[in-house]
Amino acid sequence: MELHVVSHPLVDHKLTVLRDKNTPSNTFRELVSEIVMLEAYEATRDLLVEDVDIETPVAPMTGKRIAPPRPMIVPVLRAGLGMLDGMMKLLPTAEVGFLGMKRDEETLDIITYANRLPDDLTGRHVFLLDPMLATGGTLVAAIEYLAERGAREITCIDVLAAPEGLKRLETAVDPSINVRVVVAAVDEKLNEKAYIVPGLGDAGDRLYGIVD
Ligand SMILES: O=P(O)(O)OC[C@H]1O[C@H](OP(=O)(O)OP(=O)(O)O)[C@H](O)[C@@H]1O
Ligand SMILES: O=c1cc[nH]c(=O)[nH]1
Ligand SMILES: [Mg+2]
Repeated sequence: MELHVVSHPLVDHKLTVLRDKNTPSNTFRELVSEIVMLEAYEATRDLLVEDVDIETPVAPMTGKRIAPPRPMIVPVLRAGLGMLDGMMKLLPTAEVGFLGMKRDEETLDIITYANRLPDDLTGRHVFLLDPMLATGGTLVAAIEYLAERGAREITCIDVLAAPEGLKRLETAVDPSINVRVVVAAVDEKLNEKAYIVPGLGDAGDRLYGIVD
């Protein structure tokens, strides 16, 4: 597993406002979208390109374009949905699949309640979106789900990660799967309720309100 922590003054500034408990939901949503765009610049660095012949108004030339097959963006509902708009702005030709997963806050078991993905992901570069990598349970389950469908190139874009979750990812994921993790920051630890410290609280609740 390859870890990339995006270190940039814009990301650091936006992240501080995002973490602040007094930041309202509308600002929180905008910041998540802006942060994912900055992260996406790094996260898409390995995308394969191919040559394409075009003509500018001045002369013919050979340019580059993203090579087929189309990349796949997969937000993990709910909180990952907050990252979808920003990611699609940078990768407008990608396809989008959905995975609904929820962490049982008592047992920390992962409940998969929805999926809308192609059966065959062979050869596709998948960008998995979820702002929080806490214990890593959700991300490991999501990666296994994608790998069962043939995905071998998986880039996870998270806003925050805990060291415990990164360690779990490192040991739990099949090494034949090429997993990259791009985060805006790695925080200190998890608390007794498996929340990231200092973190930003429950990302889904801050984006969309408290449902349960
Ligand atoms: O690394 P883990 O310990 O598995 O925790 C991280 C997961 O928890 C949050 O989702 P949550 O279960 O709260 O669902 P939600 O997005 O619907 O709020 C978050 O968006 C991750 O998916
Ligand atoms: O800190 C955390 C941990 C899991 N899920 C969240 O939304 N926040
Ligand atoms: Mg939540």
